[in-house]
Amino acid sequence: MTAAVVEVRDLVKTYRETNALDGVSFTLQENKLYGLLGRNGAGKTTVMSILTGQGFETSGHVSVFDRHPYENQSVLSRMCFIRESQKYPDDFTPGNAFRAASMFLHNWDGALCQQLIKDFELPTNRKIKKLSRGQLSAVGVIIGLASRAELTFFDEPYLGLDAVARQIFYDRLLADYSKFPRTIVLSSHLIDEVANLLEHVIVLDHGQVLMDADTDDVRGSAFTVIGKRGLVEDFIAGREVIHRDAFTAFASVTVQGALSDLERREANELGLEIAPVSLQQLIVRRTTRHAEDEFGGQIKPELEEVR
Ligand SMILES: Nc1ncnc2c1ncn2[C@@H]1O[C@H](COP(=O)(O)OP(=O)(O)OP(=O)(O)O)[C@@H](O)[C@H]1O
Repeated sequence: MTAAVVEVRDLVKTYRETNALDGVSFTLQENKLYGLLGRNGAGKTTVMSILTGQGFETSGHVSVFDRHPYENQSVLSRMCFIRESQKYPDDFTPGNAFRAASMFLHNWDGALCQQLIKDFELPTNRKIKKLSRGQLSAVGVIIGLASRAELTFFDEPYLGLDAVARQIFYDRLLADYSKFPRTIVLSSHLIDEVANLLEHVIVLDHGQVLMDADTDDVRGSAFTVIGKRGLVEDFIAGREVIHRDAFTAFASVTVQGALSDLERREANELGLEIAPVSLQQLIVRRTTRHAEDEFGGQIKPELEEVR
């Protein structure tokens, strides 16, 4: 049986005029790889800041390793928070940053750190403030991976990393996680890119939890029917529609639920195409629909990326 590493109940964070978190509840289990997803301003960084003791909730319950993390060294030493806006002392080199991290993080793996320095071709003696944006991100990614912390948060760690470097990050993350299971939370806008890594997704929207489910369940929870408009509409009658693209003669409609073998055969006989829905499409569609519901249908369904 897995144990809960993080418990969040009815978490509220209010900044003067903004409700950044508005009653958020979820649990993170040990040894699981989570995606914390959502549009800009959804509240992802705010949650991670509170869980890593860098911020304080307005109300609600937060526990990490059964304790409140704020100024709690016994909790903080078991976790690592990698964020894009990480500040380092002015004269620090990556080498200095890695040495400092190795002193603070007691599961630190020096050999893995050296391997990752090579993988990312990182100049370790150059001042951090002189590094390119991608190299700066690599410093964070290396610390996050080599920390082997029991609980690691990566808040959009890839900014500036090119496609090759991002792939190196995903590959090393998965390989090391398989050998040394731990709880990892990855916040990302590049949902399709990270979808295959994630075992469970939590989607925030306007400070609320919109989705909290295992990735496989999410993927199997909807499908798209494409074909002649009348046939599509008849076929999906009675199902909950998540998204609809209708043209004069054709329609592409994404609906909630799964299809039986019989229904699949029926669709085939009618000449309808049944397409799976990617995690990104599903999240974009749910997020857009949530916004429509909240704002009384004032928002057009736009298929923009979640960011
Ligand atoms: N220090 C602050 N003062 C006032 N408002 C804040 C502060 N920090 C965050 N907010 C607001 O709280 C909300 C949630 O912000 P947060 O940074 O948690 O979102 P996010 O999901 O991480 O967004 P992004 O994907 O753009 O990084 C936003 O509306 C943001 O403007």
